[in-house]
Amino acid sequence: MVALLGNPNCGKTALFNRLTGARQKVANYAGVTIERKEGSFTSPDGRAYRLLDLPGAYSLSAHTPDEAITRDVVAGKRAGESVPDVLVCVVNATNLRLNLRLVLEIKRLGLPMILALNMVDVARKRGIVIDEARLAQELGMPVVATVAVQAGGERALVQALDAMALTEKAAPKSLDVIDTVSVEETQREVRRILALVCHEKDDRGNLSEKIDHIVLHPVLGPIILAVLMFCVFQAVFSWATVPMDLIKDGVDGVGSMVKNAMADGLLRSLLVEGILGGAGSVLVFLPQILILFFFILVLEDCGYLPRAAFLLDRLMGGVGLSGRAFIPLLSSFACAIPGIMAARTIQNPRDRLVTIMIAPLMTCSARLPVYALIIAAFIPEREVGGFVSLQGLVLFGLYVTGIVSAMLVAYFMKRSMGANHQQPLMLELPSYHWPHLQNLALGLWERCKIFITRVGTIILTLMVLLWFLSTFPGAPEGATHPPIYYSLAGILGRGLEYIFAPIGFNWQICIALVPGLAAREVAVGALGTVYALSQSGDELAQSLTPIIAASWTLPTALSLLAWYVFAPQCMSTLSVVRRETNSLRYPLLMAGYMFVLAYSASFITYRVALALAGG
Ligand SMILES: Nc1nc2c(ncn2[C@@H]2O[C@H](COP(=O)(O)OP(=O)(O)OP(=O)(O)O)[C@@H](O)[C@H]2O)c(=O)[nH]1
Ligand SMILES: [Mg+2]
Repeated sequence: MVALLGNPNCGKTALFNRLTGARQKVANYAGVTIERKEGSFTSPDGRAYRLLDLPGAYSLSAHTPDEAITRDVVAGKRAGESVPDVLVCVVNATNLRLNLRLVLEIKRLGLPMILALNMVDVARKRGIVIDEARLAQELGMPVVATVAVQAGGERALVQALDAMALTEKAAPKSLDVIDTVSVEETQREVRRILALVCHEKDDRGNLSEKIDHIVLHPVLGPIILAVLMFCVFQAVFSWATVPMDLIKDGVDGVGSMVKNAMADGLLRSLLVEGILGGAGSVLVFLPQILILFFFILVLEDCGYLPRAAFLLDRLMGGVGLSGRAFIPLLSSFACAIPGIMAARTIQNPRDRLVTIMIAPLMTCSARLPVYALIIAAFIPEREVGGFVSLQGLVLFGLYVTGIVSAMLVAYFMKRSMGANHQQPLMLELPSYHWPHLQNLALGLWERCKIFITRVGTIILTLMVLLWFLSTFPGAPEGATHPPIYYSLAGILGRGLEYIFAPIGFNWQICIALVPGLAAREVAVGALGTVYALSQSGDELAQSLTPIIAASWTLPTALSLLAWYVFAPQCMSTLSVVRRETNSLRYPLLMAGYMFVLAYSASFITYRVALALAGG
């Protein structure tokens, strides 16, 4: 077993992916990997290796839960797992001053080690010359240069591994040996070695620093951040129209073909109303999701995110959150689950807990189809001030509402937990680089697969189930409503209507809320099926947008939007909270506070909108 370890953001996962062909997440900020991941590869000599990718750590005296994983693995403290045979210490060749400290610390464990000088491509460009032979001599371990993002950039490392040809198994010294040497002493040793092996041309005109001068500017910085975010939401609507229409036409086309080819009957209804009307209406939102992820991936890869965290640190500090909460919260825009897991990089347990509790208020991508559907149906496709799309603006507003309420909730939670001194934010700012196109394409492809898999599995299954519940037992003699009204789902929906009528939801919406608990975007599919089945007789199947535009009032639509900003909807999030906090109390608390928020927000929205519409 070979383990990769090193400081955060030095390229361990990139190297792991290159060696094993895996596709673990790589991004240009510290704290991407938060769990151990295993893979394997075979060297050209035919030796087989098992490889471990670990979370980055600054030292082995772990401060955060993710660093603790790394410490426990190298110390052989993990249950049922032996100590790695070789440690590959990965360092960022452009920042040896910081990186070598961990190397010296790990060396004291006395395990076989190789030093991988990663990112030598960048180092070379910056005029940093490292004497590898001398470094190897000083450290007493093989030193190899690697470029994790280039094909063949791992070759030297594999040769070094083969050359070690391990036979005996070493036992690590206890972690106590690390504490016997002071940080100052280690730092002195690092400086001594650097003076011997590293020659740096004067590099004052560093491009990253120049960019940071503008991007981190106290006035310009926040403006740039706001404009950037705003543009993302504009793009989500304006770029997506053409591909969305294509998918819609495709789904509709298949629908009419099936309708024409089959006789009216249960099977046809299942195919057209259940599957195409349900799963098909969710599929339409693929382009918007991909556009959102395009921006997230680009920002992740170029190195802007830690800067944004830096800019927002003051703001987040104001509500008692640490700047470290930024990345977990930002990840929650994709999905709250990785966001909640990324909170492991937060040192202070209270900060971590509050971050976990508010993560689901960040607008996850599963809400996007719901928002987009309602916005498309009720917000006119108009431009404000000549170039800003009104629909994009409303979407932006919904995201902002989520963020602002998260900050308020954080503030009150922090207050209720009592005093807590604010810790200064210590974040490494990585160098900027252009996004790797291949990574970007792969990332989008992964997203595409995840979405389509969701549509094809959980959403499809639920739609078929919902279709059954909505079709049986069928309408009685002399029925005045469409059959779904009398079906099991209809009865359930009409029951729930008692609870939700005060906030403007009709029984069709109530039906859709139930499967929406499994995954939010299912609600869109459910509405698709429910309304397809609600249409009387031979009316042509229409797409969902015009149907809801005709059958809901504006107050109902707004109330549903408000509901979706806050509602505790997704069961998987709650179960991850349970796992990460190791208690039942917090998921219950989360579900409770979100339900109350959602109901109150919808109630106020509905009543205010009704009053305005009536007045
Ligand atoms: N130019 C260049 N970029 C690299 C190299 N290796 C990694 N990168 C980039 O460096 C960034 C960090 O890479 P990761 O593999 O995520 O780093 P990590 O060490 O796994 O980080 P954590 O999981 O946060 O500890 C990414 O943007 C990579 O594309 C390299 O050899 N050369
Ligand atoms: Mg990693």
